[in-house]
Amino acid sequence: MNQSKEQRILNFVLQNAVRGDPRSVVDTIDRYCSQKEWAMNVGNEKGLILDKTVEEASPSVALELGSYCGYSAVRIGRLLKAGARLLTVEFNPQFAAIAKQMIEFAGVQDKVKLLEGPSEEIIPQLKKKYEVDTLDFVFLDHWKDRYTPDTILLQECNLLRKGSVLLADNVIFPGAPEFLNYVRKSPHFQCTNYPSHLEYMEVEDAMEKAVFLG
Ligand SMILES: Nc1ncnc2c1ncn2[C@@H]1O[C@H](/C=C/CNC(=O)c2cc([N+](=O)[O-])cc(O)c2O)[C@@H](O)[C@H]1O
Ligand SMILES: [Mg+2]
Repeated sequence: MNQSKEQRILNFVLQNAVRGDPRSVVDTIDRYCSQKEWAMNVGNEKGLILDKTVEEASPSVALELGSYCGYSAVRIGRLLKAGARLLTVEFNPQFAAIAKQMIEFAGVQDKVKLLEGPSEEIIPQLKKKYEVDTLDFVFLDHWKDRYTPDTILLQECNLLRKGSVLLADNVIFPGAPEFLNYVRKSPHFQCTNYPSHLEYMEVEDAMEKAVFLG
């Protein structure tokens, strides 16, 4: 049975990146996906926006929705301060297995924990089962029609506090118009748009930061 694209990406990393070096894992995935096979990692251009937002937020507890191959989990994990943690959620078992191996190879497994299952089931479990009080940072990069319901669910579960930072990928391409409309119209969010480009392409895209105001 021939390999999946995601397995090919992981194999390329295992053979070409430096074990324990998150930066080399990120750069190696970008090299593969820009030269060999496109894949929906946030990429290096939007990755810089992600880096800056994470550094500014300096989260103790962060959540990622949609691990895929683990590119952004590694990218975020490498920036976390001592004692901080990232919970990354992925419901596709094949992708979850790839992402776990990517996280371990990068050496960020002490900071990054992959939770396998749908976000709509895991978010309500975060407080009791995963001992989360509130989330300091949330990266939304899963199915685009889940951004709004999951943002509402995070509020309903009292997982956001004054100053919690949400960062959403792909608000232009493939687009998350309902989410943009929701957060920009809501009195509970202060929004900032960061124009950029689709990973590995010259297509317009953007990220949206939405800071919860309480
Ligand atoms: N409710 C849920 N709970 C847990 N995991 C979930 C989930 N919904 C989706 N996922 C997972 O999140 C990833 C989906 C990403 C969708 N991105 C995309 O569709 C996407 C597409 C393009 N593109 O087409 O150019 C570019 C991009 O940067 C993109 O992120 C997949 O790994 C999927 O299994
Ligand atoms: Mg994306």
